[in-house]
Amino acid sequence: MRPGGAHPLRKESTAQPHSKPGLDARRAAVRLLAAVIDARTPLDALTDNEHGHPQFLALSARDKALVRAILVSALRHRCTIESLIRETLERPLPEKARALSHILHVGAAQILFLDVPDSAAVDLAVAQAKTDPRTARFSGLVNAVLRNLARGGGEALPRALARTRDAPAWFMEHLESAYGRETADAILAAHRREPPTDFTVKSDPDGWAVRLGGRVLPNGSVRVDRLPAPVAELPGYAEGEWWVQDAAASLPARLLGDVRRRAVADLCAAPGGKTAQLAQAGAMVTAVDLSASRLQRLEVNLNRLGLTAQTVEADLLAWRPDQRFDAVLLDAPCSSTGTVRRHPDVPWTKRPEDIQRLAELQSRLLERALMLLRPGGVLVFANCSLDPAEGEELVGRLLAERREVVLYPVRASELPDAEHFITSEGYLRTTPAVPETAGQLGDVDGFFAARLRVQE
Ligand SMILES: C[S@@+](CC[C@H](N)C(=O)[O-])C[C@H]1O[C@@H](n2cnc3c(N)ncnc32)[C@H](O)[C@@H]1O
Repeated sequence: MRPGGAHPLRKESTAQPHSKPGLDARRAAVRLLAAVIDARTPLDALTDNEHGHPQFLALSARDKALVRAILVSALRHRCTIESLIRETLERPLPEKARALSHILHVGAAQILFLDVPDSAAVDLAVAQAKTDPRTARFSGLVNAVLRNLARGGGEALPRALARTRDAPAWFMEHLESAYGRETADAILAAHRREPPTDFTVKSDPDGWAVRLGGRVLPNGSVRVDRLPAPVAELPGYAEGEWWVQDAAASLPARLLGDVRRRAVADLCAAPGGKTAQLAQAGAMVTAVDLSASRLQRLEVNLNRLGLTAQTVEADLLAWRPDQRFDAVLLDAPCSSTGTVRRHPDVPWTKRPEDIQRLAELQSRLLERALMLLRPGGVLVFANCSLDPAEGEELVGRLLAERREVVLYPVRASELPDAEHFITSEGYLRTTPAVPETAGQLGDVDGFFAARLRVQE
């Protein structure tokens, strides 16, 4: 017996000495899918190149990319895949057959959405089922279900996509109650698509659009639909000419107006997309974040870009600086439901209780942030949530309770390139439901921003 009494067949965390080519990657994919679905662990944490899951870290770079691609597809289309698996079964799988369900989902994601030969996806899923005592007796079922999907996939898939909404029930309900059925459906449809990559460029957007093989968006960002190489290998990365930032994420910092030579506090700043924007616009930025490792990433990013900011590692709730600021940007920690296109695990790892908990934290952070404004200063509260509980409702409540805090509405003339994202109240509200068309900013992440002042 090994330490801990584990049977060798049950050992899941290391490469198997005689395993079939490709089997370790599928084992890792199943293990990580279980961690996301059953333990609600964020995919980014599991696939982090330094601190990720040991089974993921043991893989080659190529297999890591494959595992990520499998998981992104499996999560992005989780309900569609589930519906197709159910169609091929006489009875639904028992709720506790988790390992079996994850093997089927990983196999199905490859067959339906990836450029992996069907035979390899089926054989490796069957081999994995056979070597796991929890699933060994179901290896015939795995074979039958996946072969069935491989045979019928071409026709069955479009039908399943048309009848299925790819999100957990609570998430669909929140979207529908906030935006109505039509917009909720458009958001869910956007969540199924691979999003483009947007770059904020320091200068010469036209030139960078040519060099990066993209196009200039109405807000001046450069958009590339499919990256030809990893970001760090693209032209201009080493020279610090641009940073990756969704076009919607670049809008809140602009609401602070002309920040040249102004003292600006960027609160909850890491990894520093908005710090870079403010520093580039000439502000004297103090960037505050709770996380030492994330703040370190911010510093590395600013160094690469040749930009400077004073960095402070602190809990905003306890931070008592000597100075007050002309302007404050609070990009608060949130449910991140506006970034599901890039993080398809979010609806599966978050719960409605998390939205409430985060909204309460955001209210407390916002109260603190308001105290850091000098008289006459301006504060922008922003986050990448689609949920009004973290946006319109939270700010609405603050305005009702604190008469001296007033909304400083965003005007169309300030953001002519994003006028359609300004609400009648003067909030900024973006969603991925709006398509990109010539001259109209669209196909962006979900963001909320409100601009506030404190009256004397
Ligand atoms: C949405 S991210 C910020 C993204 C960043 N503004 C950007 O544009 O790159 C939220 C950040 O808030 C930080 N954070 C969470 N709670 C905090 C607190 N109590 N005080 C300071 N920072 C906090 C997290 O470490 C995280 O880096």
